Amino acid sequence: MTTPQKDSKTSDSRPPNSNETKAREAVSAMKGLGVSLEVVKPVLKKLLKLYDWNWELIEEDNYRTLADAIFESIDDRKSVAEGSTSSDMTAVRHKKRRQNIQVNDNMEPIARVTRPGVPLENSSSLVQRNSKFHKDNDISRGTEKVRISLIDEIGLEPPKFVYIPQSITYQEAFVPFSLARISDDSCCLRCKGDCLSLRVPCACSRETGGEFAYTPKGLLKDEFLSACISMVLEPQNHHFFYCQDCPLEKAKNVLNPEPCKGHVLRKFIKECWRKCGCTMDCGNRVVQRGPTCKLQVFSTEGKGWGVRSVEYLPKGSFICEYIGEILTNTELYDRNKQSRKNERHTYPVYLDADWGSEQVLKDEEALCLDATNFGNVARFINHRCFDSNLIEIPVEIETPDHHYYHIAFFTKRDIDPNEELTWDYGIDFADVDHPIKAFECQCGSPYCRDVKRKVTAGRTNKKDSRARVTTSASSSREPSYKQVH
Ligand SMILES: C[S@@+](CC[C@H](N)C(=O)[O-])C[C@H]1O[C@@H](n2cnc3c(N)ncnc32)[C@H](O)[C@@H]1O
Repeated sequence: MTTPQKDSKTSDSRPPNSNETKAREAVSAMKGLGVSLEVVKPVLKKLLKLYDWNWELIEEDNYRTLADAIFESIDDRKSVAEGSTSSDMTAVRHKKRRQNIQVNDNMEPIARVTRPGVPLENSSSLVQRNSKFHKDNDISRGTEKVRISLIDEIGLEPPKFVYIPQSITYQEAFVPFSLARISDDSCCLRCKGDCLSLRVPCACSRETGGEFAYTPKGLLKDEFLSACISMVLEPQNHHFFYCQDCPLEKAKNVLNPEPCKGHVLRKFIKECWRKCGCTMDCGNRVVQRGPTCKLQVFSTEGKGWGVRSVEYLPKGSFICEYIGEILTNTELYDRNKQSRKNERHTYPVYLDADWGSEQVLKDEEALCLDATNFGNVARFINHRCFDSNLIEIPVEIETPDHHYYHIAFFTKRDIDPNEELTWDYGIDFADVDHPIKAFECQCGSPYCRDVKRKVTAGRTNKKDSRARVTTSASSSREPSYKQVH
């Protein structure tokens, strides 16, 4: 996101094409809200005139003023059609805002009324105008280091869940964290400061082949990221584990489970932790420090809530962890049995990266994360088949025992401001035996695997040839994590 200028200069003092760049950024931000260039252009022009080309006022709070004005202009057009004069009110509101701008001797604006970082409640807000639009300044209730806002532009039901920044066991899950489980030679007792600055990487890099997974800027190294992406996109080229008694198959059919379909052997990141001598600023502690980018939960068309980043994110950035209640598979199975049809647990993710390494897994060791009732921002990340912009990577932090581990989301490529963040849930849309029915996929990917939906859509649009692509993509994407839907 463009940083507001501190001295509120007018257009005259900007470099010649600065206005053009800013206008392009504004149009792109509005495009993210589904507003076309034709609609944005006249409103933006009017606002710039009204605010004496003070871009700060237009850009603040992620272009809220502009969004406000656009929706007001749409309302106005409706009102004119209905014979009322709400446009007068709109002009008064913007005039009032302008009157609050302090000006210098040349009548140039010198200070902004709303300071950067002002809480959303205090700023002009699209959602405040209409009580049916829900908004929240920070859904994490201060439990994260950064605020996670929520904005609704279509009148969605507010989400019902409790925000937790770290996963917590519900009851039966066996998740033992103890110093005794970490052997002295699998941590870095003697390190000091930042392990990434060592000439010879410490023991904590062993899991990632003797090199740390992160760069000094806190991004995932390209090579490591590419290897992880390949494991998800081309699992047939990687090693599979087969359980003798697969918890996933048991969840589908307890009495007569099918043989294990295999779980791909995933790459893990291992972060330094409590037994290590390095500091909390050590470059090998990224996921455990929690999200640092500006995330926003927003209303999507057809997929409920979704998540976007309001700022640009480079490839390999850590976004957030998938947080929820840690359940045993049996507990999840019981929950699903008890819930009524429309209250299904649609937010669990299996922690299956280690299931096949033991012949028979004890019930309390086959774990999953259920974010239905307790979770973090990740519970709002929607699915996209195949070409999602996020990847989920297992991370070992507190325990070398991979029955429990963290699932961390990283960007697969550079991300533009306001682009929706998505991950591939690994759903097999053709799996009719799945205990919970999959949703009708609206991901919009040319590689969408929801063949049935494509076939139905194809009946109304025979030119849609994507179903063919879908089939081939589907056969090469055997998920290692399965999200239950
Ligand atoms: C983990 S939640 C994601 C957040 C969810 N959209 C919400 O409003 O809370 C998963 C649910 O989101 C919806 N969803 C996610 N991705 C979707 C997609 N590509 N197409 C349609 N619905 C989707 C489905 O209802 C799914 O059961």
